[in-house]
Parts: sequence; structure tokens; C-alpha cells
Amino acid sequence: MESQVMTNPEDISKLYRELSLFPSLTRADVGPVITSQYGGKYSNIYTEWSQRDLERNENVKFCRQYIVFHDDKSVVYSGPSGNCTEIKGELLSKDSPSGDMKAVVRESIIKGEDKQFLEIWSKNIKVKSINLTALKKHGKVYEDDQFGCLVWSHSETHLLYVAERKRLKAESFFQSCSLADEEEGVKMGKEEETTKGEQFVFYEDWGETLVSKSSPVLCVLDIEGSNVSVLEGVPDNISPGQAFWAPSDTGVVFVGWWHEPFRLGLKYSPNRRSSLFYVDLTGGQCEQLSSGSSAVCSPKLSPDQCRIIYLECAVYGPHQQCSRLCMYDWYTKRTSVVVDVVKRPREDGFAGIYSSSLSPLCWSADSQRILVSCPQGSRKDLLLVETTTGSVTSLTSSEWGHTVPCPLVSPLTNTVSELVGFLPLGGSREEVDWVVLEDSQTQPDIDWQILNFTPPPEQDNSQYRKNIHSDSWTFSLYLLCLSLSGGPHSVIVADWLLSSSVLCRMGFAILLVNYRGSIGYGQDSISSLPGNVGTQDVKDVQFAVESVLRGGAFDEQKVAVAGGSHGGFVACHLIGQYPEFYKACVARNPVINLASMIGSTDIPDWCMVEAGYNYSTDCLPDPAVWEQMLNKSPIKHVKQVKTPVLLTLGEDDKRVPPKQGIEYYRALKALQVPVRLLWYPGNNHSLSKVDAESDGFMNIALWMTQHLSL
Ligand SMILES: CC(=O)N[C@@H](C)C(=O)N[C@@H](C)C(=O)O
Repeated sequence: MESQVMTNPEDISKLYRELSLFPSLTRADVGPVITSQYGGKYSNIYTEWSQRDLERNENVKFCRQYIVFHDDKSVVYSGPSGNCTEIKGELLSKDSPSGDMKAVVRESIIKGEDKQFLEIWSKNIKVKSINLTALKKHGKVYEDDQFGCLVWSHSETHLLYVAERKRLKAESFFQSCSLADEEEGVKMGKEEETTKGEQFVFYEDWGETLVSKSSPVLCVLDIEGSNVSVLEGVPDNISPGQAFWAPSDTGVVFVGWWHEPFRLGLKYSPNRRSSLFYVDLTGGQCEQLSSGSSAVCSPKLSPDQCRIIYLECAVYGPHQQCSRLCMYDWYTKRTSVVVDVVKRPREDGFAGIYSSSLSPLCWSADSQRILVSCPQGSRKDLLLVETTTGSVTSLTSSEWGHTVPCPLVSPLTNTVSELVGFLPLGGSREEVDWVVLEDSQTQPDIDWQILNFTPPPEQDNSQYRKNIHSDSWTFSLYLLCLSLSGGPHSVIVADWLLSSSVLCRMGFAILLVNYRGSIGYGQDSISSLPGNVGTQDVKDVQFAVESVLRGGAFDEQKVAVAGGSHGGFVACHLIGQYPEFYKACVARNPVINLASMIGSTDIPDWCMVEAGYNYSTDCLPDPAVWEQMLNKSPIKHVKQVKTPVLLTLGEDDKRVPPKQGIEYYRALKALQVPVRLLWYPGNNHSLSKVDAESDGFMNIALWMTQHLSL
């Protein structure tokens, strides 16, 4: 078979540059309905996007707005209002419910120092700019998705946000401060409370991507008086986040994560013990609103302010699981399960809810239905849930029925195009009439399909027997490159993926495999993997690859494998367990040895659970458990490896510390297997900084062309 793959680095980088121009949507807000002076009704849609800027070596953020005229049933006219504008320095921003004002948390470097400001904009004027850093009421404002929020009170007089608890300035016992300095401080009114002997105290953090976040506090700005206060009443053993104003602004509702006896990583880990809480603003009393024996997230108040919808799953166990959609009634104080865990996909195709974040716009305007965006198998879906009956319908799949009431504009995007549609009125069986806001740009020469495989009987998992399939999708061209999902409880959905697209345009065919254990296929599929990692996942992938190769479209001598994290774990297993099969391997921050990882990762529970054990915070090292962990790890098979390996490691990875990759590197070096290690300072687990990502891609592409002898 003659190779038609692009091999020239100049051509490859040109292609990468071209495709990296596609932005991805990061936020979409729908403003209130406005009636124009001519009686027409319209809403503004605000969107934020992120785009790689290779010249500036950063991801740039920009916004684009649209205007949508409607008649309460359908879109009459829609179009962009103005051009894109780059957003700089904004950490958080939020329009007030009436749309009259906007709040912005901004970071600015002044005389070399980072300062944070809270700004209030009204019409065309910045009416307030409060220097939060100078106020010294708290540390840095949280801008992350885990804890962070910026919420207007219903009255539009107060703002709620989360920040790091204020720490006293730590000094050495031997600090000498000159009298002149002290006098100067007093004169300037700048004396700062200090504490001695605390300079080197260790502060736990919440792990990967949340490294400087330790003790969050809830903060309230009284806009009129420009006064910031830190809310009291939150229990000391709880870290609060995802907060919002309770009905009538009487207090604040938030998610509280227990941080005793110690904090564990939260990223990709919605399985941490947590509860809904309410703290009363007048008395400072704190009430627990959910059981406290589960993990909850993403509470959202209904527009009629009567109910709170949120997601719930079990504590520990697989990190991502099928969620329960729960509802708390503010007035009866009763909680109900609206959608329960789904063990196997239902006859109509519904496979359960897999999400750790509900959209801020998830409620329909009639406070009866919830929109949930989540994978169903290897497709992204938008589900509509009837809260009174728990019925679920897909808004994107034509096979499902549609029952949805009430006008609500809800943006749905597929990265390079945006859609807007109205939910039909109550009881109607009409379908949503989607209107394209911005034309999508299709990729030439890329073709894809979803393939389903049923594992052969000998690879069946007796406990979770039938109906477990591994789906995959492939771009069908000339040579086969295998790319694996991580987690292991995550999923690759049919979506825009930069690196896969460039590889396809270079001439590779990519097979992206969702092995059993991936989310989106029912809880049974997830539960089938813990205890079987290194065998079930590995065999599933090998089965999928061999099935595709049997079709005869690809050269069996030119198959490469790539994966990150647990995907890297599977990739390194494959080259150890099938030594002649793969001609090149690439692993991003791979898990190499569960036994050595448990002592250094931010998620030690993950190592235990995936090796097949229950986790508790007081479990002590046990030689039998360590032996099992080692037996299930890729390092166990390293002596068989012949495939050249490219390792890409992030120096600041807290999830799978780079020492894991180094352990493999040393073993391969000792065995004289070709290995190349790329070390990215300032990068964490995702290696997603623009220079790391682009350099990583070029090296991966060239590693493959070199070792597949193209
Ligand atoms: C829960 C978790 O983070 N597991 C890691 C070992 C992992 O595989 N992460 C995936 C999601 C990744 O691609 O980084």
C-alpha cells in the first residue's frame, strides 16, 4: 500500500496553523426579552469563544453578540450585532437579571503587581471600580468552574462571589523591620497584621488545576455602599462554592465540600462528599439541605424561585458515574429524584445523565422542565427533562418523541456553528425549530462514522454481561492511528478535535475507541471496569482495532497508538501485551504504575478503586494491594515492549505526576527501546498551553511518520 501521508514538517505545521484557527464556544447567555418601540420582541445573545493564537502563544478570549427577534413561538429574525471583540483581563462577568447592569471581576497588573477589581457597568459607563486587593477582606477571587461564581441578588443591589480566605502576612521570627518602615506604614494607614512562624506552613489545595485554592469563602458586595463582607456561618470543615441567592435574597445557597480529614483532587472528580447548604444572612445560621452522604453539584434555582435542581452521585467509586437529577422544593423542604441512575440504556435509547455541570439556563421559563447537555453513547445530546414526571426526551435525536412547552431561547453549539431554537409550548408535540446563528465551516476530506462492537463471549464480563458495547468512530483514510479516551470513565464524542482533524488531513485514519467503562452507556458499563483495568479495557481496544483491520482497508504493519492519562495507561499496556503489533506509541502523562502513583497523586482513591478496592481516607499501605496495583499496571509488561515510545509530560501535573512517565522512560532506556521524552514546564495534566499543545502535536505527528516509515 503506497503511503499518501504528509511528512514534510513545513506542510504539517501549515496545516496545524490553518486548523487551529477554529475557535470553540465557552459560554452563551440569553438576555431578557425586550419589547422594541415598534412592539417587536427580541433577546440579545452573548457568546464567548476561545481561540489559539500561535503568534502570541496564548489562548485568546473574544465575544460575539447576536440579536434574535421572535414572536414567543419561533425566531423571526436573527443575526450578529457587530463584530467579535477580544476580552482581556476579565476573570468573571455577569449581566444583571434585568439586563441593565453588568458586573466584571478584572485582573490588572499595576506597577508589576496583580490587582483585582470588581466593576459595575451601567449603560455606557463604568459606575464603580472597587479595588478588592486593596480592601484586604479576602485573597484572590475564584474564577474556576468548580467553586467560582459571580451572582447578582434578585434585587440587583448585591453581588455574591467566592474568594480565598484572607491569610495573615507571615513573617520570620527574625524579621527586622526598621522603625522608619513602621512609621511609614502607620502614616500611610497601611499597617498590616502579621503572624510569626507561619511562613512555611503547608496549605492543602484542591489538586489539579485548583492548586492555589485551599479555603474558599463566600463574599458579598453591597453595591451602593461599596462594602465587601465575608459571610459567616459556613462550618469550618466545609469549603463552599457554586453559590447563588436564595429566594427573596434571605440568604445564600451553596455546595459545601467536606475537607476533613484532608482534601482530594476535585477536577474530573464529582464523587467527593458534598451537600447543599443554606446560610441565612441575618442570623448567620447554616442549614444542610441534602443528605450529606452523597456527592452533589451544580444547583440551579427555578425562575419561579420555588425549586432547586441539582446533580447527585455516590461518594468515591468510579470518578465519573451516571448522575441522579434531584430536585429540592424550597417551601416543602422535600427532595425528589427526577431522573435516577440508568444501569443499561433504555429501549428508547436514553442511557442516563452524565454531567457534572448544569447550564445556568437549564430551567425552562415555566419552571417545569430542565435542559441537560450530556453524552449518549458517543454523541453529544441535548435532553429535555419534565420535572413532574421525570420523562426525558432528546432534542437532537429525531428518533425520540418531543413534548416540550413554553418559550425559551436556548443556544446549542457544535463548535463552529451555533443554533438557537424555541421550545414548543406546553403539551405540544412540535419539534424544536432550530435556527443557525452562524454558519458552520465543514472540513473537506474528512469522513467519519460510528462503529459498534460487542466483545466476544470470552471477553464478556460475567457480572455485567450482555449489551455492553464499545463504540468507536473512525475517519476512513489510509493508515491507522489509534487514539484512546482517558478517565477511564470519560468518553470521546463525535466533536471537533484539532489534533485528530490535522492527522486526518495529513492522511492518517484515526480510530477513537470508547472501551467498556466509558460514560454515556449506562452505569453497568462504568461499573464493569474497576478491578479489570489493564485487561478489559486493553482487550476491548485490541478487539476494536483487529475488527477494523479485518476489513482490509489498512496496512497492518502501520498501526500506531496514542493516549493520555488512563488512555496512556491503555496505550502502554497495548505495546507491552501485543509487542509486535504497534509500530509507534505516544503517551501524554500516562499512568504507568498504580502502586507508585497512589502516594503522589491528588486522587489516591482513584488508584485503589480502579485496582478493584474500596477506598477510605484512613487506609494504610498494604503489600497485597500494592502487588495487585503493580500487576495491573503497564510497567509490569515493560520487558516485552519493542515499540518506540514518545512521552509528553507536564512538569506541574498533580493528577498523574510526571514521575510516572519518568519511571517508564528509565525502564525503556534500560531495555534499549527507542524513547523520547518531552518535558513541558508550566503545564499541568492537560498539556493545553498553546506552545505545549502545538509543539506536542508536531512531535507526535513526526514520531508517527518516522516510526511508521512513511
Ligand atoms: C479521574 C482522572 O482524572 N483520571 C485520570 C487518570 C485520567 O485518565 N484523566 C483523563 C480524563 C484525561 O484525559 O486527562
